[in-house]
Amino acid sequence: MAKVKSDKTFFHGKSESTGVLLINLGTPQEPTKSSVRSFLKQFLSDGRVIEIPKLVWLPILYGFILPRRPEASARNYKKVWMDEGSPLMHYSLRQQKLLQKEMESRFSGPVHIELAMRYGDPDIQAGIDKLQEKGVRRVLILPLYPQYSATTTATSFDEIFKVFSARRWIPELRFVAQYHDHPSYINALAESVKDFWKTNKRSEVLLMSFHGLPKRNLELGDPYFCHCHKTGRLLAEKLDLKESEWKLTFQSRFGKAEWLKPYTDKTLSEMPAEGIKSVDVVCPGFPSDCIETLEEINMENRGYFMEAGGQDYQYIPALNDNPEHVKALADIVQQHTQGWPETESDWQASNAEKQSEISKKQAQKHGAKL
Ligand SMILES: C=CC1=C(C)c2cc3[nH]c(cc4nc(cc5[nH]c(cc1n2)c(C)c5CCC(=O)O)C(CCC(=O)O)=C4C)c(C)c3C=C
Ligand SMILES: [Fe+2]
Ligand SMILES: [Fe+2]
Repeated sequence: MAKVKSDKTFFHGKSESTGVLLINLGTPQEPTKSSVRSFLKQFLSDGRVIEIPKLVWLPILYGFILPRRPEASARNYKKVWMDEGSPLMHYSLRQQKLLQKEMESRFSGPVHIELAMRYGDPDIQAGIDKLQEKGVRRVLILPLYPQYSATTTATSFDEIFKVFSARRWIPELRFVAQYHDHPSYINALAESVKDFWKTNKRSEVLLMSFHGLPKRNLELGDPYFCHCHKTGRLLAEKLDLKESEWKLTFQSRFGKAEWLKPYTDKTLSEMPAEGIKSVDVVCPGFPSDCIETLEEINMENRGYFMEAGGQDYQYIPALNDNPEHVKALADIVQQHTQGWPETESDWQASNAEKQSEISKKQAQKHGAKL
């Protein structure tokens, strides 16, 4: 067991409240080689992300990846960096802020929304500290990954367990493992596509591009591939698309092994020869725009499509701080915190109700026996 420190500063004398910890992947502090290097070092040392024995992987990571990739990656980060900083951080902070406001309007008692990153800062320990300093007794863990994968969701949960293994007084915890088919999330996606089509000419095909994974992860039982396909099908149904009007692909291949197919880049390069000259690309698995959508999809892959003879390429922005997205996240929080008291008096009331129900049942049972 980890060394358990004193929790005195966190809990005593604070009012009861509910906390929500939003978790995203993380991002470099700056679009520089050294910042990207320290981010990639932590990210790519995670055994949940790279499932290769450490003895084999670490020499590759330190000998080939970390000396080369940070420079190229930093160049790409520079292309999408905003005045506010990393797009992923900017939109995640906006989601936190807007969800806080939305939950305050839905909850009758205190509720605190915090944001943590699995890699880099603010880390998961800092997020939990912030919630505990506010006196939360119940915490909902909500990773911002609609589709479950061991490489993203499970590693976030691992970190939660690790942090609490060194705490004395663990709050009540609930975990949202996925929301890939949640009606409010599908609705938010459909509305964002429809809104885009209101102001932009609709292309021949809607391409839904999800982040990829090694194919081996699917074979070993990771449900990510199936979750992506269900999201895609539900979105296509909600948009009333015919089979010929949409495609689902996987992007962001890393390394030499086979990844989930079809690949986004290859598909886009082949579409013009198949007669598809215009395409709209949406990335339903990314709740926030980030390097993977803004650079890889909106720049690099645009190039592949246009060079292959495509004429119109449009990227539909991620859900970001869109009100329908905030509503979807709030619906998810509300459902997963059901039964949790919102105020001190709720708690007493629900206890009193429960107590009288139990007493009634006991009395009946007892009475029947007599
Ligand atoms: C083996 C490597 C990788 C796996 C497996 C992987 C899974 C995975 N990633 C996301 C979401 C994001 N990934 C992002 C960046 C990113 N991903 C990898 C590698 C793997 N991802 C790398 C090396 C990078 C860094 C960028 C680069 O150097 O190319 C991001 C964006 C971060 C940002 O700062 O903007 C996100 C988001 C998911 C959902 C996923 C599995 C389902
Ligand atoms: Fe990734
Ligand atoms: Fe990428």
